[in-house]
Amino acid sequence: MKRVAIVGGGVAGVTAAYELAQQARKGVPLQGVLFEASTRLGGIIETVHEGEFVIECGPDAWVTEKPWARELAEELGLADEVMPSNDATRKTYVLIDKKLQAMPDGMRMMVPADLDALDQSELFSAEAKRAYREEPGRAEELRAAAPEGDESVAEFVQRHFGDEVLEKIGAPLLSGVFGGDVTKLSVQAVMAPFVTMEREHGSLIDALRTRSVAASKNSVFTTLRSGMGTLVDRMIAAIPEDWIRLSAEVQFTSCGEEGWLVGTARGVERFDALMMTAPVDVACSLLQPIDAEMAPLMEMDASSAVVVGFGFPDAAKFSIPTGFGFLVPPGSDSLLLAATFVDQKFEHRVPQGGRLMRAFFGGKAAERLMRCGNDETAAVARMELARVLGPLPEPQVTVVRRWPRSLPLYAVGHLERMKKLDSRVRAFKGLWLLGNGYRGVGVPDLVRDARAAAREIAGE
Ligand SMILES: Cc1c2[nH]c(c1CCC(=O)O)Cc1[nH]c(c(CCC(=O)O)c1C)Cc1[nH]c(c(CCC(=O)O)c1C)Cc1[nH]c(c(C)c1CCC(=O)O)C2
Repeated sequence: MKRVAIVGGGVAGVTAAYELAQQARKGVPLQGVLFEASTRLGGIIETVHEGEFVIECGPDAWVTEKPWARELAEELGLADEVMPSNDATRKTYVLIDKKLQAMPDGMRMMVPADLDALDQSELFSAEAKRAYREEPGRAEELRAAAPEGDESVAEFVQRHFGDEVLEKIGAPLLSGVFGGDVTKLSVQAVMAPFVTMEREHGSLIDALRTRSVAASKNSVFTTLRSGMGTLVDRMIAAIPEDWIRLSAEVQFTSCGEEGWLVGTARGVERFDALMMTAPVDVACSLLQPIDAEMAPLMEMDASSAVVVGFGFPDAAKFSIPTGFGFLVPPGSDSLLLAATFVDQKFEHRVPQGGRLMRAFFGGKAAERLMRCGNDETAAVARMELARVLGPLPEPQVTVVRRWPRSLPLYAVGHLERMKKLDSRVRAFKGLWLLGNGYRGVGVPDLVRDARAAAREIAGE
């Protein structure tokens, strides 16, 4: 019987335990033990149901283009629950000069697939529009200028489209997906397809034009009708109960002749494999004594998020623009990072006639709010939303969540560092590093890697 320790009960850890349990059910002689420091599983996936309000405390969806979360949902019998975002009303706004300005239609991140739609846009000055129009003509120059190695997202976007595009949509889009500073984020790690386009075509706009035939009609986001929490709940239901240890903080791990040792306050256990899925900081300190060279490769910045959900019973009492929500560029006088108009993004999230909004704080604002109570945090969120949207009525439901250092920042050189980390990890038999610090930040990436690792362990 092969014994596998899974350290960390977030999305990656639960998925790994689920996949091992599936393999055991198929007859592979496996036993997993899932160690979770807190009192609940799921990590930052958490859905709160209050009356008919479905309030996501963490991710509200996955990116449709990545198939792995959907495949898992279907396998878990949730095919009927899989639900697209309402892309007929999809619009994302950016807060510029205290006003919400719509991002033009047909954008792939900061690259327009349709230059004519750009002309209608009030978001950009004539100068920025000119920079866009001129980019295809600079293809040769841009291809020649493409660096061999990695660079920051800021350098990359600036080279193609200039400062205004970087500031108005580059920076806010990246902070709405990767939570970080565009001058530090690695373009190779977070915008890989665009790096390839630059190498092949020079011009990103030209590259998109040749691909646009294949552009999918699918919605951008996919979720589950009853919330993302259902994905975790279904997996947990398929994991043997005696595999799960809650309130079981792992205090040390070590590796010796006879395998892996994992120590908690309740004692030390021996395992044949160790799936380390804890947050990067925790993983780093647990692995430091095992391999001093691994730890420095795992040192990375991470951003914290504070999420506040507000449910209102009567949407008619105030109006908001049509769309999914808005992003706030760095340097704005708003404390917000972003906000989602949940009832417009998804069906079935509110009682009839209700409205649901989520406010996000990141960076310094999140660090400060991390130390405030729920009431104060909610008051700040409501005030900041009101500064953008106009006066808001008293919410019927308020949910506050803090996710400290929840989103690791893939800095310039990330892929190179991960290659080195990978070769260190491979030097240890039965060790796996999983989670959002390494090979992707989205739920689908975590699901893909955790399942692949569990299958490999089972197949060995
Ligand atoms: C602030 C923030 C959000 N979401 C996120 C943050 C970062 C802060 C943090 O968690 O610490 C994180 C995020 N957002 C997204 C992912 C998944 C990325 C992936 O799977 O590759 C992740 C990890 C998808 C997304 N998130 C967003 C995009 C861009 C969508 C577009 O092109 O319009 C993507 C791919 C934009 C976004 N993102 C957010 C809002 C309110 C919006 C705009 C409106 C909305 O849709 O709700 C919230």
